[in-house]
Amino acid sequence: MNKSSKIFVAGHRGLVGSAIVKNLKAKGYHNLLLRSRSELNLLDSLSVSNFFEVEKPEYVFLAAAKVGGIIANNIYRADFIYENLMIQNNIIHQSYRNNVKKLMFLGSTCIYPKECPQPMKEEYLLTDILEYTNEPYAIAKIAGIKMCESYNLQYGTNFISVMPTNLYGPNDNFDLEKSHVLPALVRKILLGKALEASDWDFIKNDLKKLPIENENGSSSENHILGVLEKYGVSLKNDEVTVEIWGSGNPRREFLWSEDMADACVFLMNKRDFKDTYDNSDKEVRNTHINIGTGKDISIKELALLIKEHVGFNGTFHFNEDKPDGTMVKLTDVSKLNNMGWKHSIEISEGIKALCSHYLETA
Ligand SMILES: NC(=O)C1=CN([C@@H]2O[C@H](COP(=O)(O)OP(=O)(O)OC[C@H]3O[C@@H](n4cnc5c(N)ncnc54)[C@H](OP(=O)(O)O)[C@@H]3O)[C@@H](O)[C@H]2O)C=CC1
Ligand SMILES: C[C@H]1O[C@H](OP(=O)(O)OP(=O)(O)OC[C@H]2O[C@@H](n3cnc4c(=O)[nH]c(N)nc43)[C@H](O)[C@@H]2O)[C@@H](O)[C@@H](O)C1=O
Repeated sequence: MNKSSKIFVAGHRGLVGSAIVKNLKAKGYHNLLLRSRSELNLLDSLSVSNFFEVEKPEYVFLAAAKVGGIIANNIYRADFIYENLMIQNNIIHQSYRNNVKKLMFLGSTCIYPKECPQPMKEEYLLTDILEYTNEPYAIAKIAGIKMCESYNLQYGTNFISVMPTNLYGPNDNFDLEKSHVLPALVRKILLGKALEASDWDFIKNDLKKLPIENENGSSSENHILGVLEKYGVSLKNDEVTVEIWGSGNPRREFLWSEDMADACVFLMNKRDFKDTYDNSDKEVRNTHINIGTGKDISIKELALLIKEHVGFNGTFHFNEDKPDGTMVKLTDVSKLNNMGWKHSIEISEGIKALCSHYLETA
């Protein structure tokens, strides 16, 4: 990319898209093409086709997707497979038709088998069955990788795929039912701390963002306690308890979204499809690359780190009626590290930054 290249960032208001825009602008890329969902619905093939024909982007970051945590993936299974396939099919196909110079497709490490050898290398793709809770989403992401590979092989395009680990950062989704674990735990533990301190102003302000069933318009403390309990923050015998889904034993690897964006821009400039396989390969597979830190932590350890940072004194209830999902998914990031990129924000620093971000934007 050069500084005046026309770059389409699809999903620019999201966690990763907004970080990619920030990274590109900071590096002097000034010809960015951005469209909100109301301006361009990426599910609508005709609108996407018209957009590409008129705008002719040169580079595309495909960071738009239907995204959510373990329960959202498990419940809205049809939406996750349909919307992700549609968005990526529309953008990848139009990028081919309109001679986009390079496209980056963002997948996810949930493409790897449920019981994958650890750490997960790129070549472990499609070697065993997937985790059930996010199988429809993972299948869409695998289709995205294969679509990029297939267009490259048949039509000579230059579409690359990156597989990020679990991400978090500014513009994260803090919805307590649909979000990923890190923003959910930050919010629940901050609410738990506020409840300990009887900080009703903080709690009432925070709850304005929840879809509360408030039939009688009541804002009494009892009503609020009922709402908090529904979302996993409860007060009993003067002790506050925060609910953690599952056993607390699953391990996850977390990457700060601005590091993720930096890796994307780095790879967009450094990696072409032709670099991803050997010319002697009869079968071209596993051309994607992992993005992560190569370090993981259990959900229980994560909750304890947040608890310590926030100064919450209550207890955790591990609700094993909620799914654990994959028990361990640590990425092998040696390919990326060997290319010269490494993450900069460790989890303890990232937790502090995410808490500050939440409090500033709450
Ligand atoms: N968050 C994570 O932990 C991980 C994310 N990823 C992948 O990274 C990518 C970015 O995810 P993330 O930033 O977290 O997701 P977000 O949900 O934060 O952002 C997704 C963006 O896509 C947009 N979008 C979704 N559907 C449409 C549509 N029909 N038309 C137009 N825009 C649409 C959203 O618009 P709007 O703002 O209007 O909703 C939003 O801006 C995705 O491919 C995701 O699968 C991979 C691994 C982990
Ligand atoms: C990025 C990745 O994200 C999803 O997979 P996931 O890693 O399982 O997602 P998660 O962040 O929601 O959960 C991680 C772990 O944490 C536990 N957990 C505890 N307490 C809360 C909690 O309060 N909320 C959530 N969401 N999880 C909780 C939860 O039970 C699980 O054991 C994919 O569907 C797919 O979208 C994908 O690719």
